[in-house]
Amino acid sequence: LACCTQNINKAKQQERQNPVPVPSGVRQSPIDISTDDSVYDPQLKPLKISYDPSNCLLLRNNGYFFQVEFEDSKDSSVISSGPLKNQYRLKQFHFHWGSKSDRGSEHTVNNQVYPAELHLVHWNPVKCNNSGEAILSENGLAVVGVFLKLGKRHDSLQKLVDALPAVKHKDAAVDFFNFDPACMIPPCSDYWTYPGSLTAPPLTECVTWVIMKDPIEVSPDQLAMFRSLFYTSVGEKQKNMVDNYRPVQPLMKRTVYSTIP
Ligand SMILES: O=C1NC(=O)[C@@H](c2ccccc2)S1
Ligand SMILES: [Zn+2]
Repeated sequence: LACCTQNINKAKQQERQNPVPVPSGVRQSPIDISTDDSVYDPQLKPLKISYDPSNCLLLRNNGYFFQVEFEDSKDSSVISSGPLKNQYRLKQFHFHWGSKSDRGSEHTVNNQVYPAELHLVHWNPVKCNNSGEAILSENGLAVVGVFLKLGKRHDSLQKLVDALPAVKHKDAAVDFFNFDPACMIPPCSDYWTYPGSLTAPPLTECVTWVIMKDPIEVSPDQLAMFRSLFYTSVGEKQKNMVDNYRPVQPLMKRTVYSTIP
């Protein structure tokens, strides 16, 4: 009971600090990015990305997707510039993918779907004390999205793929060290950006999205390993972890800005 009271007090305190942008539905994610309707903003600079592989800690199956978690007590793995007013710290990255390669990404481009999408989730330490607060705070999070397409094997991703069998079931977690997520950022710095939300519960409208224009390539075998994971815990009836993407949501009154003239 004590912890529950404590949590209620904490939530109240948080509410006072940051009005919770409950999913009012005006800025939900993901969206279809219509390139013709996006607005070129010549003031938009390339995103500055600086990750320290030694911050990489753990690979976990959380029952929705698998995620790689980072040490985020210092400003050592950060992004800045681009559409961001502050520096944001990397907390975790994860993927969304389909049961077949004709689905899987959350965002689409001119209604084109990719077989998977990487999300690098960062939080704003200037406005928030931790990532938990950030999901309750306006622009508390900055998520970088990278599309995955089928093609040649992604050599540096293989280290992650090789670790997946150790986290087949929900709540499994293993040490995962010295991985540099910058290896999954495409060489072309062009992106689209728009104000949106988490794409999984609590769906709060706290995210500045930065979607890289170019996809990265992974091999069919690498993607097949994603699909070998389970939503379910050990001992439960096994359910393959596939199609863990949210459908696109209405753009409403939002504008998607782009670095592409
Ligand atoms: O980038 C995102 N992908 C998701 O599934 C959303 C989410 C929701 C809660 C925690 C972490 C991520 S936000
Ligand atoms: Zn995601």
